[in-house]
Amino acid sequence: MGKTSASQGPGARPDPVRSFNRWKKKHSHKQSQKKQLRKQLKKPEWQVEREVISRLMQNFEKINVNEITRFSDFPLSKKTLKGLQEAQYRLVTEIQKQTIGLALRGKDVLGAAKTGSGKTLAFLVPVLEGLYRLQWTSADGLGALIISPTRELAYQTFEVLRKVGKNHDFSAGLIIGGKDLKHEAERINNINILVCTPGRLLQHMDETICFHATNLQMLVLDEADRILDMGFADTMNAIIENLPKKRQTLLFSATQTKSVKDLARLSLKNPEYVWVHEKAKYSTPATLEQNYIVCELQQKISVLYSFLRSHLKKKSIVFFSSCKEVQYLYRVFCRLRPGISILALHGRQQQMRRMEVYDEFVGKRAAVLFATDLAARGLDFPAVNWVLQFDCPEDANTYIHRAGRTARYKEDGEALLILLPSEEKGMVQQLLQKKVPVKEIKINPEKLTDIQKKLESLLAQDQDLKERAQRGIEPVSLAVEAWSLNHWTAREVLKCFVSYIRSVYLMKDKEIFDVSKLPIPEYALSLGLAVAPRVRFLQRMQKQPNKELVVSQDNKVIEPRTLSLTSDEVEEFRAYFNEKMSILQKGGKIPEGTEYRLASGISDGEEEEKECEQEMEEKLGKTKGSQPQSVSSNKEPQKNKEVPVQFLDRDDDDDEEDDGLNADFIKVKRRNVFGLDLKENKTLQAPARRNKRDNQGKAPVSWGTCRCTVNMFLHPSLIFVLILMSS
Ligand SMILES: Nc1ncnc2c1ncn2[C@@H]1O[C@H](COP(=O)(O)OP(=O)(O)OP(=O)(O)O)[C@@H](O)[C@H]1O
Repeated sequence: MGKTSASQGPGARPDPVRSFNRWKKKHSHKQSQKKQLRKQLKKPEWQVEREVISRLMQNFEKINVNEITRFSDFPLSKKTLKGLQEAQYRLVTEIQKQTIGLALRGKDVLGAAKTGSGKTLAFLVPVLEGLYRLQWTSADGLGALIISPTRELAYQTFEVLRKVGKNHDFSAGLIIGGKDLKHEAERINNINILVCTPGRLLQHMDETICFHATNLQMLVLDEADRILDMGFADTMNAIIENLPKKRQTLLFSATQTKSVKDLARLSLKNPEYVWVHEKAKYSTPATLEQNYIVCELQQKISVLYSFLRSHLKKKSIVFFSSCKEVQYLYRVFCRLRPGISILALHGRQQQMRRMEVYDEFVGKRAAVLFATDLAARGLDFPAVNWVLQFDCPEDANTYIHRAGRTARYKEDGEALLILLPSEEKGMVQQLLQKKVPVKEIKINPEKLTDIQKKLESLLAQDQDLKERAQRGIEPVSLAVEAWSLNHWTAREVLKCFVSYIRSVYLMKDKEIFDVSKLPIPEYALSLGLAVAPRVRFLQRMQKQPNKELVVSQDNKVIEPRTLSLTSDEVEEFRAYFNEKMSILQKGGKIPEGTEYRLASGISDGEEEEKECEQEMEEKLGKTKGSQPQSVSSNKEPQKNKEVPVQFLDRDDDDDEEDDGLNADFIKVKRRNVFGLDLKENKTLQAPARRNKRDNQGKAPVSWGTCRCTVNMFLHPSLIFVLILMSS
């Protein structure tokens, strides 16, 4: 029978015929593999890639969300997977798991998830894959547009894109304002993925002739609620109108507000709604411990000082309601030396300074960042232990965003909210309604250091230094410093004082924020002022209690224009200061007893009030963003620039504002793409922007039709070019 010797026993010899057949089969398989490989190698790169892409695309429909735990479970390109792995991203978060698959299939997506849950990658991965799938090249122009509300957030998104997309051949750019427009305009045309803020983007759409978005494939609106909150509804209308209708849109937000729903309804087509934490018990991360304390306004600075003293090894962010508070308290705390590095981030800094501060804070192990709400949304500062809300946020959503700067991506974090007795009931109620679990804790009086005396003595030291200089005990250079310092202190403390009161006054929710309940004289003393300055707008308000506040399109309170302010005292002080400065600079002596009495002479300066007004509009954002022409008219000439401050870093005094405010250039089209209520801007209609360039006689180049040709000639050396427009 045909039994081989091999099957007959262990010692039997193998059947040579069978072995040969097996070898032959293996050999021919190898040969065919080699042949296929040789064939593959002969194919141009783009064709091989196209085959890979079509294999990946076949798997899109098979994506089963329940089986996804890692990025590699998605049918993603090797380039993206490599980028993710190199950046240490392996496991997916819930929002990534639920949205990436939908976005890969080309759906419009509205994604909402808690802060710190990884929304950035949830849109960056589909953006990279979307363009990869189309074999996009630099010659194809702008393929994806990512719009962020603030420069900081755009910068951060750009950095993540750089990391994750570094193996792709696309060019990416960051356009965020605060930079030379011409410099950006020269490069903008070569960008495939553009990360930008709305104001600057619209400016380029208006002014940069070679810039067009006719070939755009994907639009991403990150922090959509914030974009609208900042008054960019008009700007967004104009931008969207200039984008092709046939595109994929992804919209992400940490909070679900009515305006986000409006935006989604009108800018997305048959979107898939992904709200991963909709059914969650709490709307903040489970790893976030949240408490609040109630204390009097005049105690707050001491509470802050004591907090910092007891968290010297931690990384904390302290949120204030205005730039002026940040500026003054930052400088004061630097001089108080609590024993930890202090940094300040606010909208009045120059853009480069803001980026430096951001990088510096990211790089520090222990530090405290004094910030306005500029830093509240979307910014990802790694390893922040504490978020302290020094001033009550305007609403629960702002609270959630601020607190969300800690406890990010599975890390622990703590949030502490300081409330005034008058704010407690309303705010706590709002937070609980929004499913934010806050508990009250009490201040340990033994651990509370009263800083008021220290603050007073600090200011008195300045006064002393000034007087010594006047008597000629100190050299003139020191005298100049003393005058500068004294002048600075006078101005800054006043601005801080007025701007805080104004911030409370402008808050929409009058059940929480009642300016008439503020202990104003005590607050003034706590800031180091000897007496409380008069606050004229309050006095006027008291005289006209029934005067109605104007409510903007987004239901925010705007102070009526009639409340413009004057101050003889500030003018008097300025004249006095300038006169003394010129005497000192000429080497002369100042007669004794002529010094300006800071505390007694100060009132609510017009200049300070106007600057504060400007600042508050930054906070309200929308008034400026949506009323571009009023921005330029509101801008006060910076009188303080005349003051020869010699040793203070004037960087922080720059009136550089956030993109949302720097909007005097914005020319807005009226068509209301989002259908949002824009009634109040009717008078501000700008001449219609040129529509899609071709109306201007400049024919848009349609790369779409010649993509194949482009790919045919695509040389491998045409590799990844990243243009950091800001550097
Ligand atoms: N899959 C992942 N694996 C590891 N870390 C991740 C992953 N996804 C995101 N992260 C990290 O989690 C942090 C938060 O991510 P991201 O900034 O995208 O959150 P977010 O949801 O946009 O937050 P916010 O609403 O506050 O803007 C970042 O530090 C990011 O690097």
